[in-house]
Amino acid sequence: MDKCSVTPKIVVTLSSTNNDWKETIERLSENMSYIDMMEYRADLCGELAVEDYIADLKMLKEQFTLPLIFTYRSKGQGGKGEKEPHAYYELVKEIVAANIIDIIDIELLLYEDLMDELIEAARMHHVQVLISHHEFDHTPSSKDLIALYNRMQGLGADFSKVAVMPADVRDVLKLLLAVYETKQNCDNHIVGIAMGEQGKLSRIAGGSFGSSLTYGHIGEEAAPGQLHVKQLKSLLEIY
Ligand SMILES: O=C1C[C@@](O)(C(=O)O)C[C@@H](O)[C@@H]1O
Repeated sequence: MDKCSVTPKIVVTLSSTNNDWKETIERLSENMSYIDMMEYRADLCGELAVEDYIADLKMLKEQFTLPLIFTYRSKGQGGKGEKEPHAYYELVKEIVAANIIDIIDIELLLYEDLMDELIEAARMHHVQVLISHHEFDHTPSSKDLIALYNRMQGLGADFSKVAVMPADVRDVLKLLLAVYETKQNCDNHIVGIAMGEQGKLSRIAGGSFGSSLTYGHIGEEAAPGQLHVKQLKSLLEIY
C-alpha cells in the first residue's frame, strides 16, 4: 500500500425542507453502519435564524454521536446560500461559538482577513477547519490544483478540499494526481472530489490517492454524482 493511501471517512450530507427531519432521521438510523461523519448543509435548509440552525445541530448531535460538519454553501460555489461575505462570516462565527460542531467548512473565496478571524475563532472553540473550493467551469491543471491545496494548508486548514466538475476522465486524473502529490508532503487531510458521472471514480478510489473524505447521501444526491452511503461503503471495501 502506498504511504499516501488512506481509508476515506464517509460523510453523509444532510438537510431538511420546512424543518421536517422525520424521514431524514429514520433514514439516518437505518444507514448508521455506513456513515462516519455528518455534514449539515445549512444553505439547503433555507435562510434560517442562527438559533434555528443551532437547534438542528443540537438535535442531530444528541441523536447521533458522530462528528458533525457545518457547511453553508454559497450560490457561486454550487449551493443555495445567498449571504454576502460579511453575513456569511457572522453566521459561521456564531455557529463555531455555539460549541456544538466538530468541523467548520469555510469557503476559500472568503476575504482573507475574515478567513483569518474565523480560523482563529474555530481554534479557540476547538473546532477543526475545513477550507473548501468548488470549480464548476473548468478543471485547473494539476499544478494549479496543488497550488490551491498549498494555499489552504498555508492558511491553516486541518482539511483542504477541492471539488471540480470534470469534462472528461483526464480532468478526474488531474484532480487525483494533485491530491496524491500534495499528500506526499503533508500530514493534514486532503480531500479531492470530482463531481458528475465521470467523477464517481474519485468518490470511490480517492482514498488510494490520499483523499480523506468521501461524501454520500441517504435519499437524494446533494451534489452531482454523489452515491448512496450504503453503496459507497461496499465499494470502498474493495480498496
Ligand atoms: O463540498 C462538498 C462535497 C459535495 O459538493 C460533493 O460533491 O459531494 C457535497 C457538499 O455537500 C460538500 O460540502
